[in-house]
Amino acid sequence: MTSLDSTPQAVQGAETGHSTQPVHGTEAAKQIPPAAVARLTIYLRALNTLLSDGVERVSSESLAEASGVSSSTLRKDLSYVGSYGTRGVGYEVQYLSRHISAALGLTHDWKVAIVGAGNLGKALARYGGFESRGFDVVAIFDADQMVVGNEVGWLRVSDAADMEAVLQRTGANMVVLALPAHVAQAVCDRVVAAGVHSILSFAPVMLQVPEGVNLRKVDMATELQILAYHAQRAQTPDQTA
Ligand SMILES: NC(=O)c1ccc[n+]([C@@H]2O[C@H](COP(=O)([O-])OP(=O)(O)OC[C@H]3O[C@@H](n4cnc5c(N)ncnc54)[C@H](O)[C@@H]3O)[C@@H](O)[C@H]2O)c1
Repeated sequence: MTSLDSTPQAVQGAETGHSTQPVHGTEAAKQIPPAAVARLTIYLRALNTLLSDGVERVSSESLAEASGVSSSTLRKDLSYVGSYGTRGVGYEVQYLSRHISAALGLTHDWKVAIVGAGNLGKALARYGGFESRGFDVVAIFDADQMVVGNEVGWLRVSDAADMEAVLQRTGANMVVLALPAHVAQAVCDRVVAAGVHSILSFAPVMLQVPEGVNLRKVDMATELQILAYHAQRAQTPDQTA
């Protein structure tokens, strides 16, 4: 239930609460503040880079610096997953990586289906970086019969009319909505009724989901507006000085 391709910008969005709808559901979501969840994904990425470089231990200062946060923020965030490290010794990289992955639910087998095979849906389906982070894109749907059957990456676009059957057959447990706003709620309802309770929506519309369904909304336009606001403030001389 978190933005998994978290950049420092995404973390700012999570902190300001502008880019997300409320998160319902999982234990982790109830216990760890959303901004901390977003930062945990950044620590995980930094830890995995250290792992691939063969680094076995890391100090909180080094991990904090690699993640772009203060040491105290890092320590507080890691306390949510119950991992404190050892004074003077630091954190064991592999252990901490596994621990954060488990807390974020990344040890599960996530199978992602994309609904909408337009510009965005196709770009997401072709992106090769999800699999290495534990997300297997297993299906892509569209309602346009001119698009159904087309190849996108190694997938073939399925007919949205068959969505329930294909979701079941592929075992998809996450759905990405890359659809026009006016159809998003109806499709979202079908996805929920089909038993998929983790949904990431790019559609520029507020969606309603029942309790127990995790819904995240990606809104790049809002993020750009926030950036514009900060850029403008940085250019405006401080009137109070
Ligand atoms: N949040 C963001 O940052 C962000 C960025 C880009 C686009 N978007 C939004 O993402 C959505 C997709 O954008 P796009 O550029 O790919 O649009 P697009 O028009 O290229 O693609 C939309 C696709 O959805 C399909 N579709 C329509 N109704 C459908 C249905 N009921 N079931 C299945 N498929 C259906 C269409 O046939 C089309 O192929 C839009 O709502 C857009 O506003 C959001």
